[in-house]
Amino acid sequence: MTVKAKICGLTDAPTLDAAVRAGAGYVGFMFFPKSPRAVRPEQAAPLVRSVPEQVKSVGVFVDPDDTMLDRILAEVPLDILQLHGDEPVDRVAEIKAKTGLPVMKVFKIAEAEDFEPARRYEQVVDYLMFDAKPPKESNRPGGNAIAFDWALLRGQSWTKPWFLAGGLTADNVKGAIKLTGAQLVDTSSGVEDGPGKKSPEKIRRFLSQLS
Ligand SMILES: O=C(O)c1ccccc1N[C@@H]1O[C@H](COP(=O)(O)O)[C@@H](O)[C@H]1O
Repeated sequence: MTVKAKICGLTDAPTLDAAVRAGAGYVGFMFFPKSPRAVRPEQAAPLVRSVPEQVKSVGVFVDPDDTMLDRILAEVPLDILQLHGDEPVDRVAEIKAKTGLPVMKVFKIAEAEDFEPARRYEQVVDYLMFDAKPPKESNRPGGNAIAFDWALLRGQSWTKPWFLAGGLTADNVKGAIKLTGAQLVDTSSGVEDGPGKKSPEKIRRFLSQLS
């Protein structure tokens, strides 16, 4: 199976186009206001509407309440919801039932025991994502360009498709795939020239490493 990538934190048509044309399987839009990659619903809506059917549009949320989900989903036709906060398993199930959309729950990893909570969510979610634990001083739970010790994933098996995330770049993604066996990878900071400034060239380079 070919490894598929999600290019996350897209904010404009040229970089979305670069990701789609270079073969991204998933594109991500950030609905966390403190993120340098945050998009407003009216900004995201035309971008998501332009995405071809075979590419899935993922909305990234951090502990969203129902009002926020209702407001954004009324405007933006997302395919998948990525939950990157501290959402308990029953809230994840509630969001999935309420929206009717596939959900991806993110687990922040620094040591082996950080995988344990994922076992409680496996039956509820459609996708898992493993990202690095954010540094204490960060004001966001993801998008920190930090990788965790990928060797921690060795020997683990999961009943749902899972993404490897955190600090992936064109220079390290091949090694990360080889070490972990990931079939799905995700990047945001690694294809930027600065926080929130996606680079079409870096997106193309990243995706070229997967074929
Ligand atoms: O990018 C952000 O600002 C962000 C904010 C809040 C939650 C998640 C966020 N980013 C996601 O984190 C992973 C890994 O990012 P990176 O490649 O290490 O920059 C990815 O899914 C980002 O979209």
